[in-house]
Amino acid sequence: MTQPDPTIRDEAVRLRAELDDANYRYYVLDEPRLTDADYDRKLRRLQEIEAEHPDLATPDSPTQRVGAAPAEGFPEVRHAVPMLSLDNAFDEAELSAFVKRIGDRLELDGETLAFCCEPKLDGAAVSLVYEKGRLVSGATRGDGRTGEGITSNLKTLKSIPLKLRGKEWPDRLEVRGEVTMRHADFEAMNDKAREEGGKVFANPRNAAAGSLRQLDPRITDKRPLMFTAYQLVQETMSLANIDTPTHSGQMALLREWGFRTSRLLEVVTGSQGLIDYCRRLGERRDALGYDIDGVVIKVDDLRLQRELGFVARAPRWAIAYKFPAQEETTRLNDVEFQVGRTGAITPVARLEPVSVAGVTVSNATLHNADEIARLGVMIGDSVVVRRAGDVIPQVVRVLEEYRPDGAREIVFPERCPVCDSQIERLEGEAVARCSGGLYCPAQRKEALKHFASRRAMDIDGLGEKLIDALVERDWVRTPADLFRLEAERLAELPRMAKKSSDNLVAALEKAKSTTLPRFIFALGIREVGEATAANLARHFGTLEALMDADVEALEAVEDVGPVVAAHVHTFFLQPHNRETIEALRAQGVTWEEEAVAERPQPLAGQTWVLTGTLESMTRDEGKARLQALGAKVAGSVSKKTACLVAGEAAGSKLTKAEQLGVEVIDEATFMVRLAAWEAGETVEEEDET
Ligand SMILES: NC(=O)c1ccc[n+]([C@@H]2O[C@H](COP(=O)([O-])OP(=O)(O)OC[C@H]3O[C@@H](n4cnc5c(N)ncnc54)[C@H](O)[C@@H]3O)[C@@H](O)[C@H]2O)c1
Ligand SMILES: [Zn+2]
Repeated sequence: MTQPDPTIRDEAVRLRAELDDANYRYYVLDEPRLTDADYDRKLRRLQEIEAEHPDLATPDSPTQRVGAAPAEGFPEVRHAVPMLSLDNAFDEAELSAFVKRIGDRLELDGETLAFCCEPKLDGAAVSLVYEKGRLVSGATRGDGRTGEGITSNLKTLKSIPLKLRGKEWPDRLEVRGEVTMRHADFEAMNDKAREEGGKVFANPRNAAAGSLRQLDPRITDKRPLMFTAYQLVQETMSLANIDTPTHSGQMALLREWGFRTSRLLEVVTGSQGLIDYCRRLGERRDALGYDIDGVVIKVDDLRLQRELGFVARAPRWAIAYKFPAQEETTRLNDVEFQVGRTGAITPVARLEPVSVAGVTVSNATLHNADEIARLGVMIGDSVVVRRAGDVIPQVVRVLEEYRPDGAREIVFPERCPVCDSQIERLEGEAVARCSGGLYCPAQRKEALKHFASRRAMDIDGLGEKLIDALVERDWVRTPADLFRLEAERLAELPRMAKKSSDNLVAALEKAKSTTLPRFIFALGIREVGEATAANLARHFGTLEALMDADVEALEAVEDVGPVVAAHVHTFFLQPHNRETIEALRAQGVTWEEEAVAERPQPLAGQTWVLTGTLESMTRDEGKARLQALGAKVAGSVSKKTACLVAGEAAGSKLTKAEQLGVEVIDEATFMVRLAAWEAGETVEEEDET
């Protein structure tokens, strides 16, 4: 033992203060500032110092304690058997050392011992107490001796049995396990919170711990939490009932009693068995769909576990093999703006490359402008990056205390970085979008797929794969290019025989004669669906009139509100969109102008309702065609309803119409009448008698 010099003493004091603060933020606030990797490094360093200078160790050092004291607002629950932490192994050599240590202590060959291996789920530890098969109490780990009573919250988890299955359970038993959140559920919950301005969590662990410690169980109930059991606490039960002398045997019992346990649990032998398991699980880590931060290894024989016992904060019979951390700190060098296939603009963080969970990360998503504001991030900042599973790496928080002098604000562009079209961001929407639609190379494939689709230009035989191939070869950039394709050239494409090329050219020729509603719909203007396109066509009569309409004129159209009006207006303001339309006309695309005034409106003054599923058209299309005939189309049946069109599986609207004596027609009748009206014929309505 060496005499500690003052700088070491200072370091120990500083580390203790930092770790205490980190524990409070992590366990009480569920809002850590340090990354786990930084925390683990600091704790290791403190352990080293205390091992080398035992006189520097204090009984209240973070190396001696578990978690943090329970927070106020919850009843305190004393654990009959303390809930401990686990010692860590950071590499394979430390695993072998663990096996040797255990063997030495038990005076046997560690390499012959059976170990139970299971994923170390990264969530929040809880304890559940059952009496006579019923859940009576649930608590957090707290500081290991006393936890927070959160029984009502835990009762909202579907994976926690309120009543045990089977019969062979003892009168009183305690089950411990981890509450976690799957990546997909976590992302969905955060996306929703971002949209609604709610609380966004940095990672699933914080989300799980934070959700469990809500004062209102109704909030917990809305959170997608999952409980996985990992321990049956022996000391609290009448052992006479249970004859399973291994940990793995107890896990099988827990499954029978209705608990979820890890399907990846395995019993292996000796250090090579452990190392192989850890390697295999490490390879599967990214594909699991939930966070694990390592492997928990336990001596399987419970008698040997008892013989080994505990040290201050952890059992001797178990160890946690740690995987590389999923969050690391690095520098934000710049932000670039990417355009998605539907025009959404995503700010992408360019990072100082950093290894996160075993992969080098140099880009991460910043989602949108709101997220940048929420994070308060600037270029030059130190940021925490998280990479978990196959979710795109994300910037989860900023270490503001390290902000350099030259830090720059992130400026959202006004024009698309790919095509220079105006970027639109509507009030109340988080996402900004390029308005370049048909013109923007980033959106080309999607725009062409929409253009060619059945309800738009209806180009037979021009499927998604073919469009991908045409764009990738750069044969087609704009919709007008489609009409320049030649059969000979098309036949060069893989899986395109001469016959299908000829057919496609014929289909393109046929598609050139279209209708104004279809053409407007095909342009892919944001939020302009079939019905809106039909309304616009009917209202303005010609494309020119529509293109020249201002926002006010657009808002006068049936079913067009300020949002759609703004989208339409911005679309036609873009010179390249006008050029695209010109080019299509030059290729011979034509339609009949909608005769605005002259067209007969036999249904003027009538209100119609559509219900159930229609076979021959979408409900939107039915609505648009009725509106074109002058009808108003309503969402519910009333005495004023002139006629109800009842498709397949019509429900309450049909009943209501029958009660009110409203005329009801089926799809076949509807089709016949539509065709007649559209042809300008009069329709004989059924006699009321
Ligand atoms: N970022 C921070 O500021 C900060 C602060 C404190 C702690 N931490 C993190 O927490 C870790 C320490 O946490 P800890 O004291 O909970 O110990 P631990 O994470 O090292 O291990 C004990 C815990 O493992 C969990 N566990 C998961 N699967 C298990 C299984 N199959 N069997 C048994 N236990 C299982 C249990 O919840 C148990 O309480 C640190 O290594 C650090 O990564 C981070
Ligand atoms: Zn663009």
